[in-house]
Amino acid sequence: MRSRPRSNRQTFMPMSMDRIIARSACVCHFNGMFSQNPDDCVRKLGENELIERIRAWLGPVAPPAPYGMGDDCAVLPAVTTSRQQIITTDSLTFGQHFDASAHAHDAGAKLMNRNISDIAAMGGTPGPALLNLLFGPDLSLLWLEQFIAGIRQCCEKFGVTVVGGDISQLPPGQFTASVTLTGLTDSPPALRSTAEIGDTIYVTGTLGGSILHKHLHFEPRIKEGQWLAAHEACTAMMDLTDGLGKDLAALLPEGSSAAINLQNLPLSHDARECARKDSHSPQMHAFCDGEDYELLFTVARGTQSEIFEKQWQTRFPELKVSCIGRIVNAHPAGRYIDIESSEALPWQSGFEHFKQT
Ligand SMILES: Nc1ncnc2c1ncn2[C@@H]1O[C@H](COP(=O)(O)OP(=O)(O)OP(=O)(O)O)[C@@H](O)[C@H]1O
Ligand SMILES: Cc1ncc(C[n+]2csc(CCOP(=O)(O)O)c2C)c(N)n1
Ligand SMILES: [Mg+2]
Repeated sequence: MRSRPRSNRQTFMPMSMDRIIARSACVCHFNGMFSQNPDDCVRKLGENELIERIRAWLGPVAPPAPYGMGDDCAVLPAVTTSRQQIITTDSLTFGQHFDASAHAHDAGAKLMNRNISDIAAMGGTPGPALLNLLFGPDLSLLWLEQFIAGIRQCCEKFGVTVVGGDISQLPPGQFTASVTLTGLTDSPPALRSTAEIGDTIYVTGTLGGSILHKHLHFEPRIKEGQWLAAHEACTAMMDLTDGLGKDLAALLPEGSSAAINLQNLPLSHDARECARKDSHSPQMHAFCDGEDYELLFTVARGTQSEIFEKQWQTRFPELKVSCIGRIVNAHPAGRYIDIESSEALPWQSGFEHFKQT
């Protein structure tokens, strides 16, 4: 039988990456991100030569000016059809989104995939992007080349072009990068604000334990997002970056709560693995860890769930979809309640920047 939530509620706060790094310092192998070797430091090259290197490493995904790198602005094609333009930005910081145990290629892929995942969440097709890089003079050139190779691979896979960006200097030992990614949608973009009371709540894939692997190796759900945005039953959508505990609140209309069916939470293998290592449950990891980069969406009240799920299975046989609950009238017990016991879930938040733990 399923264990009921503990009555002495505790708010789970995911670990910050610096605490994770501090804990795992002894197992992190230095991967040469910052270098003492003057021949392998970005300071060896001036800004212009560095930009030329980046352009060369990006290869075919970096078109020339005026439609790409090299002028004050990049020129974008005019949008003359009924398609809508969308635009997003997300960053990646050393010590916050990856640590010294990550391979440079994976870090570059993560930066691009985080942005592509946002385009997926609106049902869009990704297009031209801007890349901003800020790093210390001791950043290894070899590391940067591999980071850019990770970006290039994602761009090739999803049809993204890097049409410009910026480079700026930080103190030694620091690295942050951000991408601004544009996209186009064929159907009206799927929004966060359009769910209604009575809608059911779905999630793709499995959740939890991302820190073990998935935060560096996830698949943006582009095809799935496009299919859902075009599906008449899909009422709202977003991607899951900070965990259900934080992100689900963004889908809930005023005056509503989410009744969650804990038995249907799709637990990842790594959620179970994390639970084996600490005192928390796999459900807690699935609800609060974040960085799942799955789609969270709602389906209109009155939709026959068997028919919707069958359509999904036919279209996406390799990716599971799970109905994890329903939007209900605001419940006195809290925003997230257990659908069976009507008690508040013990976890009411996910990953939150700037909040002290
Ligand atoms: N500095 C900012 N200036 C303007 N708008 C911002 C800023 N930071 C966030 N926003 C906007 O606030 C909304 C929520 O941002 P948030 O970063 O939480 O979403 P997200 O990018 O989907 O999630 P995550 O960053 O966790 O992947 C978005 O519409 C975003 O554009
Ligand atoms: C157990 C556990 N603790 C921490 C993390 C890390 N993490 C989770 S959400 C997030 C923010 C993502 O986007 P943004 O910075 O854009 O809000 C980060 C860096 C994890 N994956 N697992
Ligand atoms: Mg963001």
